[in-house]
Amino acid sequence: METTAAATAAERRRPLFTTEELGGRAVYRVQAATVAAGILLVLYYRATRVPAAGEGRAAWLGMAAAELWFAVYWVIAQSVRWRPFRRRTFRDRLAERYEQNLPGVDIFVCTADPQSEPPSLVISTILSVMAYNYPSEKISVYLSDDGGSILTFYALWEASIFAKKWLPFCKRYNIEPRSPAAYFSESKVHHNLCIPKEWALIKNLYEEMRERIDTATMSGKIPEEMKLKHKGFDEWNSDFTLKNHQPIVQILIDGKNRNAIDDDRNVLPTLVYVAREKRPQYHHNFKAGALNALIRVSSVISDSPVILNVDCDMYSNNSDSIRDALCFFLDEEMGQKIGFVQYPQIFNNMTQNDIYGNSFNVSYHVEMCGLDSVGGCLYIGTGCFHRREILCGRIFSKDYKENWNRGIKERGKENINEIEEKATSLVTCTYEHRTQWGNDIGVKYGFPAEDIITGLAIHCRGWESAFINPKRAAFLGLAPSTLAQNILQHKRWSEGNLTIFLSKYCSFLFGHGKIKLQLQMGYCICGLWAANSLPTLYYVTLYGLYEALLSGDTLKGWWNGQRMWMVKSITSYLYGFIDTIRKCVGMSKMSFEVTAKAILCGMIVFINMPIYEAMFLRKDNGRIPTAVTLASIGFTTTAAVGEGEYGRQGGVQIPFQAATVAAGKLLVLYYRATHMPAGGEGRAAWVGMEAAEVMYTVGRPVVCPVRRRTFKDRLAERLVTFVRYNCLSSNWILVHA
Ligand SMILES: O=c1ccn([C@@H]2O[C@H](COP(=O)(O)OP(=O)(O)O[C@H]3O[C@H](CO)[C@@H](O)[C@H](O)[C@H]3O)[C@@H](O)[C@H]2O)c(=O)[nH]1
Ligand SMILES: [Mn+2]
Repeated sequence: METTAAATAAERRRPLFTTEELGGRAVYRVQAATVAAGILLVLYYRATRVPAAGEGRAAWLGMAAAELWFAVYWVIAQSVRWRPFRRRTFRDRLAERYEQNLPGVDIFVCTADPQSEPPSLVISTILSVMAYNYPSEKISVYLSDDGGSILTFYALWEASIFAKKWLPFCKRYNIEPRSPAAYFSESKVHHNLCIPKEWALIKNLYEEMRERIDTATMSGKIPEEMKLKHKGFDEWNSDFTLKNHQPIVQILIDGKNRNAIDDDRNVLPTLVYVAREKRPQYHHNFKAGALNALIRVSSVISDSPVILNVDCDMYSNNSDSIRDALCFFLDEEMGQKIGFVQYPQIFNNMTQNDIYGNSFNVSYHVEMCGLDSVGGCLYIGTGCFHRREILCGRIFSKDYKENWNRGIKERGKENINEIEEKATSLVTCTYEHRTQWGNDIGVKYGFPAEDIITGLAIHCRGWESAFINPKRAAFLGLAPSTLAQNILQHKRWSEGNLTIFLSKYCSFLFGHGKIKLQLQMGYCICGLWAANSLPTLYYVTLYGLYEALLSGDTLKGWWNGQRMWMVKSITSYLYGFIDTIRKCVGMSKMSFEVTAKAILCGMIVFINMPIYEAMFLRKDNGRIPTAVTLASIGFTTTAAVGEGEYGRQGGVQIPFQAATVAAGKLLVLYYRATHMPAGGEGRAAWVGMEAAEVMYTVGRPVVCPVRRRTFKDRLAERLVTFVRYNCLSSNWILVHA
């Protein structure tokens, strides 16, 4: 008897997760030491050789300042690189000890616009999180619709019906991923596991549903007869607009109702649609406002102690993620301190080599693991499990005991309509007035990066966080698919993080005495992204420019040199390098290749491949509009011709060329005239572009005979420069439009 008790106690002590240090640290530290020595030498050099006034001292000091900045930033970045952690969980132990007492989990999904976030995509995410490998009666899914769209509501209603088939199917065959869209797009792999007939049946049902939803989305309205099928549709009366509507809470599946069962007679998860009230005179605080609304709505419906939040494009790719996260919270020894568990944000729509640099591999493999080792990884807005209590402002205390049974109870006398009514009253525009919501309670308002600041506040209240990056990605989502969107996203992030850094929430001030110095530094890695731009710009511009001017170059000559330097680096120098090595190892004999010919143009064309792809091959959103492509070609030809040798001599343009140029010019002007942005959204720049183009159009003489010589290499070179210029400017306009 006693031995069994002792064995159970020992069993209890076996942790639910482990923490391992990442390997290779010794090598890293040696390397870091050499970098540090290098940095010190550079700074020493700057300090001891300041030139006399009038001989470039100002530029020198500027360089020194930029280098000092880089040095400081490098030190900051070391805070997370010294001892990164990796976490592993033991779901089997969790099941052994807690299977009968697992806590409830509320899952929040946010959507904001049925056009850019199509309802069929949103419900695939919803279905994937409803189908977690977890007791359904303990899952409640809430969709916040900031688009206040009947289309999204309709899609969710469809999903609530399809779930009755989809959930049993997922569980019977233990399929992954459980987003129907993702699953059926990989279907060939899984087909054989299931009874083919059943598989085909589910696939058809899914495709029909998707078709109905997409048709409704396309036409912007739903079939009249649908509206009779649920009382929720009545909310959308004729006064209803996106920015001006009453609050809506509709419980589509009430998991506590015994009749809410799937086709295998198992309980279904609760499913709730929420559109908080919107009025033009009240600020809605974007996603932060949506999440806070959901925290309150869920508190009267399911009130689970754990909350997962995901963006609507981030479907669950791993049905065990809830269990992995709970291994942290429920660990008897270490779980007490952990306030949230963050999964990485991984994208599944990246081009093969990720031309926009969207992946955060380094952030996830190094920085987040490093932050984890110094007190807590960041909260990054999606794929994160929180304790409800920490979102509601609780300060960590050793004596606090979480009530994991919270919310798991039979409902009292209240009927579902009363609950909906109560929940609705919590998401009005004025509910938060004169309260701490958005401040000490809930997700914080007033910052474009609401996630980072909220995470920081949680850390400063004494909680730690854990970062987990399982082999099978927990969530997969969509990265920006065009350069313009990518730039816009990074602008919001870098702006959001710098705003935090410059506010009273700067991690050094706000975190002082509350979190470790390394964590304070860790928060600055992203906090200073935006600020890095200035020294970088100064450095790259001035360094070379200063040297070039001193050596007698002209400004334009320096500019050309810059371009050539880049080209040479990856052509001549690379080949030179390879050949030298080949000679060293005896693979080739010395030779003298004659210069000139065409290597260069080909290379320029080659390195700009993504631009040509965007112009001629791509079919997705990243495609450069045909009008812009044609305009660029026309534009470039004009310039090449205009500036070419015969331009100076007054050459004759052959009719064909003249015609293409004219067509190009007309297209440019047409495009400019018809796509004029609104005032304040980049119109001035647009008009400037237009003026320049008009000048190109009218300012070129189309006259005179004499000899004609062309420079095809210049044409190609300018083509590239101008195409690039046009891409940049059109993107600039898109970003500001
Ligand atoms: O008024 C709004 C605006 C956005 N969203 C939702 O917020 C999520 C993120 O918006 P998105 O436009 O996809 O921005 P991303 O840059 O992809 O978002 C990243 O960065 C945000 C902070 O800037 C985090 O909140 C996100 O979780 C993180 O994925 C989406 O589900 C939106 O539907 C709302 O619910 N209401
Ligand atoms: Mn997104």
